[in-house]
Amino acid sequence: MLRFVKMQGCGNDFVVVNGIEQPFHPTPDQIRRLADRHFGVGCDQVLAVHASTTQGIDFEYRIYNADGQEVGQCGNGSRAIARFIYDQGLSNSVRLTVRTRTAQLHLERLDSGDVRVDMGRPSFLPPEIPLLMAERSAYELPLGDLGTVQFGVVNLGNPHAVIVVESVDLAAVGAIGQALQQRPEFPESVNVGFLQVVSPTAGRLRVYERGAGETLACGSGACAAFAVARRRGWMASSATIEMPGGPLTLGWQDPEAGITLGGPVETVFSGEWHWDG
Ligand SMILES: N[C@@H](CCC[C@H](N)C(=O)O)C(=O)O
Repeated sequence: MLRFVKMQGCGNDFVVVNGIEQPFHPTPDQIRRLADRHFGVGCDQVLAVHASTTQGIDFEYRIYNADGQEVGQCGNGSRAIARFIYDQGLSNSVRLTVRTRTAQLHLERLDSGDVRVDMGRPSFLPPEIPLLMAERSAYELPLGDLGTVQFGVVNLGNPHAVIVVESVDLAAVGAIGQALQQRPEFPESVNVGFLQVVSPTAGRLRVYERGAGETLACGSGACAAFAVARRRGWMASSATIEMPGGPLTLGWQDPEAGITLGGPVETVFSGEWHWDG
């Protein structure tokens, strides 16, 4: 029996597990069954909070995509984890530091009750994405019948490619997303964002996530799109990015500082799942 809480942030939905009060070391197959929308609970990602033994780190935070793979970053998930930590009475500190497999995140509870996360500094360097191409300001790859796509790349603890489009409504998100993910130039696959810049403070974004397909929102994807747009001078230091599931707020005041991500997050229900039921 596994106790869990179902949460969502702008429709990016999670099964969240307290790995401190119950053992949780899932196999990829168990994650896939839990995340299945017909045979399981259903979610884009499974998240788990564990105790930390490292000074300066309040909690360890594990992230599993719906396909069963553990990954290193989930921006919306980190905001859900903070809310979960407060709701479960694990801490009431306004500021929390959590560590994932690849990133350290600083979370802050705002007066409104929302949680803002400092996602750290983005990296644009190909080896850090990882992307097996020489460094340049914009990249290009042929995708067969889909034509050639131009994109920027960012790592925020996980890999992102960002394609700037005229209209997100017309973008071939699934087809291009899948094709780019399969390119050998991305040895760890990639999350693919389609960004429409509306104004210096507003954008629209759809993301085809690695291990989950198109989601209603992607926090690290929003940060990645904002980072690419900001670097090219198209966006101001604060902006709102509208995703199919709702708006996320982004800030990046100083290139040496981290990108901040804010937005709503809520608990939907809690339950018990029968691993072998
Ligand atoms: N939804 C997430 C990102 C989850 C992980 C991603 N699919 C990956 O494989 O890196 C977010 O809000 O950042």
